[in-house]
Amino acid sequence: MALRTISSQLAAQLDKELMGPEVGFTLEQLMELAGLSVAQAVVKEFPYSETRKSQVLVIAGPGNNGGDGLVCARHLALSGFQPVVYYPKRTTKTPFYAQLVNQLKFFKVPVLGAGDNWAQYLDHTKTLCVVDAIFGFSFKPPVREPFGSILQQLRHAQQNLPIVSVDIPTGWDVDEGPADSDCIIPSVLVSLTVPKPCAAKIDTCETHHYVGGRFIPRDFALKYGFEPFPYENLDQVLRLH
Ligand SMILES: NC(=O)C1=CN([C@@H]2O[C@H](COP(=O)(O)OP(=O)(O)OC[C@H]3O[C@@H](n4cnc5c(N)ncnc54)[C@H](OP(=O)(O)O)[C@@H]3O)[C@@H](O)[C@H]2O)[C@@H](O)CC1
Ligand SMILES: [K+]
Repeated sequence: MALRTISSQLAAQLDKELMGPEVGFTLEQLMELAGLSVAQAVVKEFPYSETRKSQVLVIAGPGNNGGDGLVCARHLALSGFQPVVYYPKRTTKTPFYAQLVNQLKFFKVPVLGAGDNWAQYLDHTKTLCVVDAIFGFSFKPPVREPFGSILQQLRHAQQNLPIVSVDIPTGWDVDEGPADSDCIIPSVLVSLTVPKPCAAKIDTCETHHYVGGRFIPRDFALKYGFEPFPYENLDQVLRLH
């Protein structure tokens, strides 16, 4: 079956409508479900076991994609994993992000900032995977620092260390896909609500694809031009391939 996708522009419009006066979701609600979805995809891909490594590096960017990563880290901690968060550029536009960081501290999850030695966690003998929550559907190339250097280090690490990308593989053009051969290649992509066109450019031999962010009714999906996804039971993610 053809992959159902919507453009970055339509995704932003859908987001706005969900949080508009008629529907009335808050960003906090949607982000909680989005982060929970990503955590569930990690658990499905790398089931927790007492005898294997359980450290997960979550890299959070400055926007809502980063917020999804902060929520995901909390759910991973609840599921027995040992997340470490690298959050180099923090926004003060709303107090909500600082609250998410406080919740991580409450769960004893380390939150590293600019200047901290985050790259030590790229050691694949100790870390199970990296959650790429750097940029989502509002990314506009070219990438600015410090994120260019972070992506370069992820590219080097990805041979041995799987990357789980939230919504968009960071650095990819949301509608066109990977801009050049230097882009990261995630092992797992978790599209939120509905895949964006770049998801059609993944190589399905290299990248497992999930959809998550299960927060819209059937008629709303159809209005935005896609068939709803057949999630099972209360699952927050559905593996597409
Ligand atoms: N309904 C859904 O599906 C839901 C989706 N959700 C999630 O929200 C995500 C979209 O979030 P978003 O709109 O906040 O944008 P996002 O992609 O995080 O990036 C914006 C930030 O990046 C920055 N920035 C941009 N380009 C840059 C560059 N080249 N180099 C450096 N920086 C750059 C930009 O900075 P600015 O340009 O403003 O200075 C700004 O700070 C979406 O993908 C999904 O994960 C859920 O949380 C809720 C429900
Ligand atoms: K991402």
